[in-house]
Amino acid sequence: MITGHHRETPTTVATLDDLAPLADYSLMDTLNCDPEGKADGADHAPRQVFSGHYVPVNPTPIENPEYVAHGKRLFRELGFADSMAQSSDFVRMFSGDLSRVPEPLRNVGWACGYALSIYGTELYQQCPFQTGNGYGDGRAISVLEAVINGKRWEMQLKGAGRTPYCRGADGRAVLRSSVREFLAQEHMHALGVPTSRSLSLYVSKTEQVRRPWYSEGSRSIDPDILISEPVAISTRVAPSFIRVGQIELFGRRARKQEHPQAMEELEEIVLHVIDREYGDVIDQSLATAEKVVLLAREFRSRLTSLVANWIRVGYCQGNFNSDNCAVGGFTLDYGPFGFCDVFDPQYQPWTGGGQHFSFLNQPAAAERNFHSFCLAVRPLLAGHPDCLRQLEEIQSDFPKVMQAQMEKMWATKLGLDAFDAALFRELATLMMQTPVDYSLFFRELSSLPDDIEPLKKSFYKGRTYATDPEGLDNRWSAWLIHWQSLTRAGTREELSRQMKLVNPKYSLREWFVVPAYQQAADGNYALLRELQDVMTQPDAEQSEDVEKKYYRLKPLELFGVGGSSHLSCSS
Ligand SMILES: Nc1ncnc2c1ncn2[C@@H]1O[C@H](COP(=O)(O)OP(=O)(O)OP(=O)(O)O)[C@@H](O)[C@H]1O
Ligand SMILES: [Mg+2]
Repeated sequence: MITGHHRETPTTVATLDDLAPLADYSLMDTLNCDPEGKADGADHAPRQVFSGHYVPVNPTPIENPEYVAHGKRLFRELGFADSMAQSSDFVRMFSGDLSRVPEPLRNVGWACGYALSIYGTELYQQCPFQTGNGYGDGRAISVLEAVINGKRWEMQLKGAGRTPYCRGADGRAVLRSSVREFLAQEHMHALGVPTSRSLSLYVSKTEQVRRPWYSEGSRSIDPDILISEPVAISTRVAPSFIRVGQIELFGRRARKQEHPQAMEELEEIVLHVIDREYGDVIDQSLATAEKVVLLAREFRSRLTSLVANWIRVGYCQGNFNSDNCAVGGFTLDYGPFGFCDVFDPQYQPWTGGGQHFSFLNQPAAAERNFHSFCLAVRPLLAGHPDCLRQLEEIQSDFPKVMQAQMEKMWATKLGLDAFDAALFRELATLMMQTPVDYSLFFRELSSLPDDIEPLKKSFYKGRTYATDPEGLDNRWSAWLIHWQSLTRAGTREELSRQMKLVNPKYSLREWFVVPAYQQAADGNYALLRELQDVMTQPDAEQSEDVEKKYYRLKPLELFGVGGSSHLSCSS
């Protein structure tokens, strides 16, 4: 039976005409449009948006688009034919030209405003009007929602041109940053970490923009040159793109009673995100205040699990502001992110990020974002002291829940039944002092070595190691014996298999990605495709050739190189 929104997907969606009937623009149809928004979406200059949940905006297509890549797994999951990614009408739509899409697809998309808190501090300075009314999707424009096999997906172009929130910038994304986000999203998904997904990536053969960047081999902290780079549009998909910052925008307006509908708009956006992201766990018939409490509890659970997973796979988000924190509890915005090589609790690839977004401080950064979230939804609990008290408890227990998730994660990574603080402390100390390559170390450990020889594959034998190799080796041997005495009972094969599932063999290190986007800028996509292939099966052993190229220490000469070991904000 095919009814309304839950019509069945044809086995294969091969054309835009097949996709069109699956469209269901629930956000545009149920939330509030900015009353000053233009129906034709020709709204591309910075301006203040005082109310409403979204602004209609039509994307600005890139000139002469060329196919670069599509998310093959996602295509399969959606029942999309691979050939569609290179068909002219699909390319046209997902490179930003909505003018000729078949009905009921619409030829305007939408952009949303959001607020910004950095590490829990509410900010307005980043808005060109200093009011917060001009900050939001500056270059991200959603173009479609579709219900496919009973699941709702929002499809959002990134780099699709200026919106009212562009803050005077060009609304474009360069190929470099688009390749990075495209590869990282599908890699994270394959690592079992919740994330927005990659649908497609198109580059312009003729249009370029200038961006500050690093000269070849530069060791400068900040970019030292301006380079011209091809522009690109990538499309990402998720059940929604609602960020903590978005709830905050409406929370701030409600708190300050900025306009008569402020409280209503806050409630509407919160109910919307519940429906999109938590529909299966929050009972639709409850009152709003009760729903808010459940939302906070569920979000806390997803967010703490997400951050523990980031640390499991060696990922640092880099810029974990409230506007880069999805309420659905998945990874969003692969800007100045990085997968670490050396284990370093303070690893932070983004030069502008400071220590608060560094690798092992991500639990604390998540807590700040969670506080911003709780503050934003509070106005909905006025008059419900019991719910308010529950919210406060959920908020104050965040560190406890986070800590439990971290301990569980470390225990699984180490093949233990329970976290052992002393064992972990000594390991962390050794990993820092040696130092070791994070993913190589845990992968080698997953083979359950009898002595430390195999683990030494992960050692960066620099000056520190050289000063006292024997002393360090002895401490490693003692640690290994201690570890062996604590590992989970059962067969060795089973333990090793379980550990390998959480300790991936391959991770998307920046020095793999750099040559891939450099070659892509010259129209050669071979390396990008190879990385896409290798990094979407990160747990698998793969071929000897792949192992030789991608399972190894970072060459010492690449440490400290700008644009690879560290980067400035990277649009
Ligand atoms: N080239 C650009 N033109 C217009 N706005 C931009 C541009 N680059 C960034 N912005 C806006 O600046 C803000 C901060 O940028 P940030 O790097 O967090 O986001 P982003 O990478 O553009 O997007 P997202 O969070 O959607 O993945 C965002 O609101 C973003 O839309
Ligand atoms: Mg962002």
